[in-house]
Amino acid sequence: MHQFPKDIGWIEVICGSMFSGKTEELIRRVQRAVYGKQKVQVFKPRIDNRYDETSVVSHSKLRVTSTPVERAEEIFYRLAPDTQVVGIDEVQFFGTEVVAVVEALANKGLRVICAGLDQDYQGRPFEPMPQLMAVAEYVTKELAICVVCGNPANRSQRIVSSGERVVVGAAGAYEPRCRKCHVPEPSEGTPPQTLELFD
Ligand SMILES: Nc1ncnc2c1ncn2[C@@H]1O[C@H](COP(=O)(O)OP(=O)(O)O)[C@@H](O)[C@H]1O
Ligand SMILES: Cc1cn([C@H]2C[C@H](O)[C@@H](COP(=O)(O)O)O2)c(=O)[nH]c1=O
Ligand SMILES: [Zn+2]
Repeated sequence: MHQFPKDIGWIEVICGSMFSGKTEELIRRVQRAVYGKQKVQVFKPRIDNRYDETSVVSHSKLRVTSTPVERAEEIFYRLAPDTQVVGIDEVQFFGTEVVAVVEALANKGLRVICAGLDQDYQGRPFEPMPQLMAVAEYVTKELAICVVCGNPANRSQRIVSSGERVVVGAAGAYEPRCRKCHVPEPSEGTPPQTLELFD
């Protein structure tokens, strides 16, 4: 990846649609930091209790231990004095207050890796992601595969009926779709395909 600077902190943002691999990439980066003998702490918003109350878990079942927090500022109180790398998953669930928290950590010299949805189910920018992307040193955008047509997918189709912006869920509530197949209003899900591998 990048040639990281020494002696200063920085912010990395991993964004994209649901199922695009944001959490897998976050776990990969924190795992490599652990191999590098760095002291790492991972946080997530407590509201994300989808697969586990405490661990961060990807749709493919990779997992890493984390500390769930109610509000972004709580990260300061939970931070160990020797922590060098902070990972934050589902960062879109924190308000814009998370931007100041992440900046303060980076200014203190920490590497901060944030993963989150850049668009809501209607395809609108999901605050605070635009603000985080603006102040980050590194931004990576992941893409899933559209379940309707097989093209790269940058949107998350809601397939349960709700007009609330925040509805925690996974498969059964959302599916990844490309811009051609996505519709901003909740709609019926695509029949699941069986995974067929050829030899
Ligand atoms: N349509 C899809 N496109 C891509 N990956 C998918 C799809 N459906 C399920 N997956 C699974 O989701 C995994 C990514 O999970 P995860 O890292 O939790 O994504 P995100 O955090 O972006 O929602 C993929 O490696 C794959 O196993
Ligand atoms: C599009 C959209 C998603 N959510 C929720 C659904 C999930 O709980 C998370 C995203 O998880 P992932 O790791 O990216 O798969 O966000 C929401 O509340 N509102 C939305 O518009
Ligand atoms: Zn499509």
